[in-house]
Amino acid sequence: MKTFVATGLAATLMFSVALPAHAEISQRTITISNGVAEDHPVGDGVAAMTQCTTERTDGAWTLNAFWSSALGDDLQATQALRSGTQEMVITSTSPLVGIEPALGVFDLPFLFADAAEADAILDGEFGDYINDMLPESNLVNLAWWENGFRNLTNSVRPVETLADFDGMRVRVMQNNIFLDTFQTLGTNATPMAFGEVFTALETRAIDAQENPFVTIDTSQFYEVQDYLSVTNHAYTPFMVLFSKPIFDTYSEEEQQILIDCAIIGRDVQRAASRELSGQSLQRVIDAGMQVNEIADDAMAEIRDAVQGVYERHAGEIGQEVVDRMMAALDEIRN
Ligand SMILES: O=C(O)[C@H](O)[C@@H](O)[C@H](O)CO
Repeated sequence: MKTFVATGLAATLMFSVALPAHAEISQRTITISNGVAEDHPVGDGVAAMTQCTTERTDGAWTLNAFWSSALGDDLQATQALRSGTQEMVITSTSPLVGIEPALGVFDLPFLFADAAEADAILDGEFGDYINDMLPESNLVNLAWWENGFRNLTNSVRPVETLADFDGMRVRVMQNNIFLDTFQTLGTNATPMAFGEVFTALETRAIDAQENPFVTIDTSQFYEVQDYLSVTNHAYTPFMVLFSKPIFDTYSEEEQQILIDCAIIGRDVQRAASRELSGQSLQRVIDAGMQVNEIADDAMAEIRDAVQGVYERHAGEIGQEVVDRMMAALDEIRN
């Protein structure tokens, strides 16, 4: 896939300039499923990808995006891709560990120090290493987009110390590493699909959830949550997944357009995510949420408390996967 990308890009540039295009481009309608709302930065990415595919195919392709889990949650949509009944989904990695356990490496708490590390890992050899595992599950990852650093919101109390997590009923993604992390922090953690979170918070079936600022804002969680504690406890990537059974029916030129345009969408989406993040934090404060940072010593205690999660889950993720991630991070940090 990587070699294909490099040579393809050069070919594409030459191609679009020199040769009569589109001998191998068919009229197509591509359905894209999203769990987040359209005004999430994923919306900017999809708009950029749509513009790119329209240009590269002279309007032969239509991208139909659905938002707020209208076509089912991340896992349901991904299963539809695997069976070849839907083209695309932009999904978190976490709910898909049942399909590819190696994806669990991204759920390890406090793994990335900042967005630059995440980009370097995802757009580098490690990102390709994971991408190369997915065709076996009938999936193709076109590019890595950003969900982001996750923070806890709740309707009980500000979380300033490890003890403040105690007994809180927290929703986590359908993922046993997140479940373990939040149980280890002393909460009563419940796995739940994203589309059910707002109502569960509103009806007080749960007290808390955790997501990046832009999602807390664009999913209006500030309407049903009082406190936001800046934990930055994990970074979740989004994958731009395409159905392999459908991908394999596309011409090489069409496959290249999908990848090129997903990468163009990636850069727009990440930039929008980082720009909106600060604005979203201010917006939820203006909407009445009480935001607290956590002091360094208290944060050190929280980090120490969940270190055991690495050891407990290395086996199911794959020891080699964890070792390669740590080696790649070492390389970046030294
Ligand atoms: O909390 C979650 O479930 C994720 O962070 C969401 O972004 C989800 O993928 C949206 O489909």
